[in-house]
Amino acid sequence: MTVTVATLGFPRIGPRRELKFALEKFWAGTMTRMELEKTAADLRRANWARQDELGADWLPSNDFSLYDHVLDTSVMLGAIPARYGGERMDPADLETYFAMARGAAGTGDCCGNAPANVTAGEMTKWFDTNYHFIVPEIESGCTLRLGHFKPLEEYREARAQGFETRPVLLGPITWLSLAKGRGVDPFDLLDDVLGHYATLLRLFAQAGAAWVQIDEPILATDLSERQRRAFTRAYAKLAGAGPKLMLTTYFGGLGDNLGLTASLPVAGLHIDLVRAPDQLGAVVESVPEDRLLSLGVVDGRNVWRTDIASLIDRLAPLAAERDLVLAPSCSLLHVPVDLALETRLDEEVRQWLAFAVQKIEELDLLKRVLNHGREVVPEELEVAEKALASRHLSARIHDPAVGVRVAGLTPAMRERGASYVERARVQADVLALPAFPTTTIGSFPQTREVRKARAEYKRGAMDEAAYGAFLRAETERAIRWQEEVGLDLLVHGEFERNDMVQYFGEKLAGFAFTVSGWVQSYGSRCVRPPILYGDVSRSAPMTVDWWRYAQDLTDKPVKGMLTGPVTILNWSFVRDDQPRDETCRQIALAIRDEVLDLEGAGCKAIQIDEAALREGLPLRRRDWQSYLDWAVDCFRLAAAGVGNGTQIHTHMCYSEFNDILPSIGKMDADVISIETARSQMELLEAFAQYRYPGAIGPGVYDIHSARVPDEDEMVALMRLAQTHLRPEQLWVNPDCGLKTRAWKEVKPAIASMVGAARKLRSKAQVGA
Ligand SMILES: CN1c2c(nc(N)[nH]c2=O)NC[C@@H]1CNc1ccc(C(=O)N[C@@H](CCC(=O)N[C@@H](CCC(=O)N[C@@H](CCC(=O)O)C(=O)O)C(=O)O)C(=O)O)cc1
Ligand SMILES: N[C@@H](CCS)C(=O)O
Ligand SMILES: [Zn+2]
Repeated sequence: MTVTVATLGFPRIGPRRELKFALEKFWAGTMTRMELEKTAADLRRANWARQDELGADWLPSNDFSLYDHVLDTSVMLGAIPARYGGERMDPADLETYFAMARGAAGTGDCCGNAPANVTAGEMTKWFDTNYHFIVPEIESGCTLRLGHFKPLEEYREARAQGFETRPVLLGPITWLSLAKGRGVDPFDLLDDVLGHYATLLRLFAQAGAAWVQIDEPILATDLSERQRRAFTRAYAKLAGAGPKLMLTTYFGGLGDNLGLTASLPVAGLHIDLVRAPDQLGAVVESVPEDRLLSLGVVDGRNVWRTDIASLIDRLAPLAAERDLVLAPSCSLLHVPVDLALETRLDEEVRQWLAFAVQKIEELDLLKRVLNHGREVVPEELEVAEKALASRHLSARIHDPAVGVRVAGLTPAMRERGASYVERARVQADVLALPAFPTTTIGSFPQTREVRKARAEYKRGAMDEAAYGAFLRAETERAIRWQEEVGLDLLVHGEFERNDMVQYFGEKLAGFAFTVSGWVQSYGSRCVRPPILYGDVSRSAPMTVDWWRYAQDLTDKPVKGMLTGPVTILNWSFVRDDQPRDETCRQIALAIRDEVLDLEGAGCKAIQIDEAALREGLPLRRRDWQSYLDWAVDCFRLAAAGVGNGTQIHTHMCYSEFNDILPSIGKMDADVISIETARSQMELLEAFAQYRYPGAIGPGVYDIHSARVPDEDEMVALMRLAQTHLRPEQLWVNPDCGLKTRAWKEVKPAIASMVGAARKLRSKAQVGA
């Protein structure tokens, strides 16, 4: 029996974010399409070579994407909405592709070379990760066609370089499940979609591919009867169409979908044994013996070293009986590329970690032991075991004071002093804001100058005094401009922050941070999640000085700006040696201290961003409530210490939370700002139905697009909002922070937004 190693996908941004820089140059017009494609091809070549060298036997192709693999699939199938030119468009056209991803501010009509002035496709979270995909849009009457053969091209490209790969396709049922139908149920197009997949698979067989990896992570979620029937129909059709299929599931166990999955006539099945270690026995029993099993035993979602010794004990009996493929639990897209690039990591913490490259090394080690016995790699095994033991025994992960504080928590600490209605009355007097108050979500453009100054400061080329003076000047400029443009509740601009989570991670005890640990968030945007390895505490105020500095510059109120405990947890690589809720309570206490210090300094409105609360929702509904209960409790613990006159704001971006509104209500925030611009205020209907009591700022400006919306567009969106909510509930704001935008976009957009609010106010008065 033989054990082999597969990777299901490798980070596509490159070890030094080469793709990010190339894309941004291309968009800025300083790089040609050929140069961009060369960078992309170089990255693919390097990734194949690297994985091959590291010992992977099954290399993926088509795991690369210029922006997003879900968008690639939509374009491949010709699901191009009419606003980008629809069926008239060539799916291989890069202008159209990027217009769908980012919107376009062009003047063309989409049929010529210049793109039209169009909004981007809706963007949302990929399952429970911090990766965002472009939601497939299927319009009524649209005819799908196989128009772009990128998967085939990349397979051939690898082959020409001597790499035999297993191409990766996003499975048809997951694609359809993630799609939004406009006047049509996406599943009505099932047979068309299957026809195109079958054609593609035949082409793969002709090109020489023996296997195709077909990703169906939707199998780790609750499925409707329609989805289940679609699976049966789909794989009956696709299994015989060409190459063998490795049906790949991840982000959780198969649970009640196991019977269905086992019945599908595919040649191989990949399962996630990190999120669902206990499913192995049931899978082995249910799945026919001739099926090749691929076991996701190394965590593709976290950065800790694998417990190799336990895995050997667990897998050896099975490996003696049947061929096995060992793999990361999911694509390595969600972890940084290479630990070797970390020049500043503390040595003790470093030995506890494995990034994408090291994870393939771990798999290779496991493979060698299972194929040839422990004797062939004794030193490597000893190093792995020592490193693991060092983490478990380290004094650095425990802080008794934190344990005492968490043990002393009381329910009263999670309660505000009065109901929302009473608080709103007091806050109206304290803040004295107009109707339809305007504000922004916190960050202003992180311009090249801001990033450059920080990079120089970090390198030691700028001293602390000069860097501080630079940041103060930026902040002052932002305050002056906000006064001029007429915003009501101001922000300091977050210029001092590299990232809203990383910034706090760097200030709190219990976190380590990387220099090159980038992970793609969307398109060219990356994040460097902090590594939460030990008990969390705050030793000194983290944001008060910046707030005070900004507030001293103006008579208008300035919001205090914090990242909430659940978001810090969900956007960090979190320790796996204690339950997440326990870790979250530690963070909540640290944020609570900060909230109280801000209030003590005189801050009247404090925003605690919980942008990631929704994405942390377990994929299975039966697990939701317990997550929501502790997540909401942690938010309340962070927020509820303040007096009734202090207005607590929260913000959530890219959230689909119709189905969790009772929990959003229980957070008991005074004001919540949410994404809605790309989805035409769809979400507000649910808020209205639920009779959400508090104030809401539905985003009227899609900040992820370079396109500048005009005043009338924003007035129209707010009018839509008013069909769902009472005017006194409504705030006017963008749908997220403005850090990714340029001032030349922000200034006119916010001026229009303030103009829109004024129009609404005057109309409201006329109406009265
Ligand atoms: C709100 N969002 C966030 C998510 N997750 C987070 N952890 N943070 C978020 O804000 N998830 C959901 C959304 C996703 N949205 C975004 C939006 C924007 C970005 C983004 O802009 N990322 C930046 C990197 C940010 C950062 O950490 N910057 C550092 C380092 C800057 C840098 O690259 N420096 C260069 C030198 C620069 C120079 O000399 O000019 C270097 O080090 O080489 C900083 O500012 O200090 C990005 O560039 O992608 C991400 C998610
Ligand atoms: N305050 C943050 C929230 C982003 S989700 C910002 O404005 O960037
Ligand atoms: Zn946001």
